[in-house]
Amino acid sequence: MPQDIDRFEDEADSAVRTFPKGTVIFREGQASDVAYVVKKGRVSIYRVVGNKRVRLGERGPGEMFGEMGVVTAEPRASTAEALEYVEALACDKRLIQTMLLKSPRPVQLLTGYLAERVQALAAQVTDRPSGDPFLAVCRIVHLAWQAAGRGDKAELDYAEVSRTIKDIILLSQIEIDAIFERLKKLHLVSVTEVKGHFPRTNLLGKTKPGPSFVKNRRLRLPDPEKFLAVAKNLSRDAANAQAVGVDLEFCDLADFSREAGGAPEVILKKIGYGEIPEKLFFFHKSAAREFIEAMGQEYFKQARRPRLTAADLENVDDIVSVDGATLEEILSTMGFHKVAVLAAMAGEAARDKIYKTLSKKIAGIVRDEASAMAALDDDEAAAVEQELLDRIKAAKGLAS
Ligand SMILES: Nc1ncnc2c1ncn2[C@@H]1O[C@@H]2COP(=O)(O)O[C@H]2[C@H]1O
Repeated sequence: MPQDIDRFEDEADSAVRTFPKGTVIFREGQASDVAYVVKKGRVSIYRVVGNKRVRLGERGPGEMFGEMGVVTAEPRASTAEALEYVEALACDKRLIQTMLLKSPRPVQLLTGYLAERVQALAAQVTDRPSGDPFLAVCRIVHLAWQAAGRGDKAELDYAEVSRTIKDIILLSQIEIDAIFERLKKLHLVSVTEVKGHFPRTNLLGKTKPGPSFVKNRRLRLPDPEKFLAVAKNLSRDAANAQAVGVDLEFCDLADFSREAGGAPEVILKKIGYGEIPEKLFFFHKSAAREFIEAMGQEYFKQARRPRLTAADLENVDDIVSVDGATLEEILSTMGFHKVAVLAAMAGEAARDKIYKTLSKKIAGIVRDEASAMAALDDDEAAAVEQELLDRIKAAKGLAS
């Protein structure tokens, strides 16, 4: 409908705005002062619910978005993001209202009615029954406190309460931490840190306690009788609702693994192997600084590969962690061809280890055979790799 754009463009208060790909044009909850007509590119309309993006729709050339907030004077019901480079005409609230006022009264009524209906529908896209994560967290903490007993020594385990909260209302650890931080500042909860120490090995091989880190936290409710009443008052306060709002689009390792359906250890390995793009991961800045300071920069210069257990062996590349004697014993009984297949499929470090484990002469034969292989037969390679792993697992010399 390009002629519709022209009509808006003719009006004095509309102006072309450009948004690079990925720009959030406006966020849910923000004040609505302009509507946009897309000239170029596509815009995604979505809500963030329980750390997931729920797509409501897309807008392309000739289509309008952000009109509902302008018509109903309510805050933005959803977020708009440029899916590609976008050029859009920003139409001032007054312009839309003037145009509406020029239209017949039934059309005005119908427009307002339809906008309210769509807003109400968008609001139903939620998995947070209370719509107020702050109060929901307080309710769970209060229940957990009551279940823990009322004695002077009653305490809650921070990690355990966080897990319970996440099971019930699908918040991320970052959001839960932000809520507890706020409760702490208001003296509604007290948090004590349980410290642990990283082991540090000196030049003589002796292990001593190294820098400390926070192993766990314990929670207490100083005034359990008043806790919920105060929390309810706070959540009623609109300013507080702003203050407890945190960016829902971040998730921690536990959330990521839950969403992806893989155990956190596997996700960590995949990050280590570069199988998950590193740009997906963020550090909490002040916590990261604290950790770096505690450990000292030397700690980060080298990664100590933990000794693998049998269960950790996944592919031929893991043989870099297998002791030389075990590997030598196994390779010597597998035959040149199979060892050549392993060398051909292995990464550089594992291939070097194979050649170093063999005698010079045999390494030469295997190397020739491996480089003569035009293409690896996938089935054969998988079978040989499995045989190697099974043999290593069965052999002694590997922690289990
Ligand atoms: N279900 C939907 N499909 C497409 N667009 C929508 C949908 N719900 C809301 N929008 C648009 O997204 C905008 C969000 O800000 P507004 O509420 O001002 O106006 C809204 C509409 O323009």
